[in-house]
Amino acid sequence: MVKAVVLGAAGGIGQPLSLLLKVNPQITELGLYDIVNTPGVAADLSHIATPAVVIGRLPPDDGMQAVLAGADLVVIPAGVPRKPGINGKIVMELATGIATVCPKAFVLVISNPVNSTVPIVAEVFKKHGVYNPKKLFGVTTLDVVRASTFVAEILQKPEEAPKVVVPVVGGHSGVTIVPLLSQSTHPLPGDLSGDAYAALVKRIQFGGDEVVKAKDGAGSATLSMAYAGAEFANKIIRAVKGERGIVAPSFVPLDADRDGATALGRAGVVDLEFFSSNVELGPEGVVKIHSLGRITSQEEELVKAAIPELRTNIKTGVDFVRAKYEAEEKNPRL
Ligand SMILES: NC(=O)C1=CN([C@@H]2O[C@H](COP(=O)(O)OP(=O)(O)OC[C@H]3O[C@@H](n4cnc5c(N)ncnc54)[C@H](O)[C@@H]3O)[C@@H](O)[C@H]2O)C=CC1
Ligand SMILES: O=C([O-])CC(=O)C(=O)O
Repeated sequence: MVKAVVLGAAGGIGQPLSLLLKVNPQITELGLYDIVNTPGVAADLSHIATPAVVIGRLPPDDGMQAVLAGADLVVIPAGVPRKPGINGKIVMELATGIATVCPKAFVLVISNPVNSTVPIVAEVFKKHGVYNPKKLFGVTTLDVVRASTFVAEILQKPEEAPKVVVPVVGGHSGVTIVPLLSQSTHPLPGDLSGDAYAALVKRIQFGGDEVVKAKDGAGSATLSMAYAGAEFANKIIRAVKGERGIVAPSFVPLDADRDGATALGRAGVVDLEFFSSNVELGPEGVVKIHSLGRITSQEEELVKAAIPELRTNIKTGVDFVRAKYEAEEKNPRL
């Protein structure tokens, strides 16, 4: 029995993600919450002949609480694309709901900026005394999916795309996205250096911009993100069901695995509370955070360039929540 919940289920990502979760045969209950349209989305999906029983609720009458009750896994794609300030408030509100109703659930954060929204969720959970760093994940899978696709494209082997695995570490925005192309399961041609290498790294780091530009005012990546989110959720579910050795990159709190954090520190990842690296998953969440392995000097430079921005992004998230709580303490009516 697995209950999955999508918060922001009526949106551009929320709807296709909910569809993919509905067709996942492991999921037996699917809860959909949004401030608009969830009853319709739920009614529509409920006609699909797969095991998951679907409910959809709106804010009045404790809609979020009803949806979250008994959740094993909560995915959060709520928010507005490319409006970080607004999303902080939304994510804080949703994290408060999770902390109150289903504090033991796995939480998968998609809402941007992931480098700040994951720390926001952590701070809310700490405030409620329910923080478990092993079950909190920032979803960076789209970067991994893009890296697989673009490498297969360069190799002129699109049919190999699903099998190409490239670890992508760091965070989920611009220069904080660090593809470790030297560890690709499908080596790149020897002549991919200089400008061609830089262009590939840049394409992975700024893949989101490519979609925003092509959509020409109609938002950012939704369908590829829904695919990526469903893939990552499925990995979590497989691990919960007891499958061993599942490893995937995710932006996680480094206190989920102190030894892993120490090893990352030796690899130059210092003074960060969160980082995306290959994470081994188990029934209780993070089993091990892998370090970076052997990387090239070019990749070392990319990691170095990512760290200051990550540090700033993480601090922005933490400060946002702390300032809100401080203001509330001073004026409880807020
Ligand atoms: N992690 C990643 O790789 C990616 C993250 N994103 C991010 O995902 C988020 C969602 O993107 P889209 O689906 O394209 O946006 P969208 O605007 O199409 O959908 C967002 C949904 O959130 C809902 N929402 C707003 N406030 C809410 C609240 N308080 N409670 C519940 N639901 C609420 C809206 O009603 C809407 O249905 C954005 O922050 C975007 O930047 C997008 C692509 C990739
Ligand atoms: O770029 C954006 O705004 C959405 C996003 O995170 C991505 O596509 O990777």
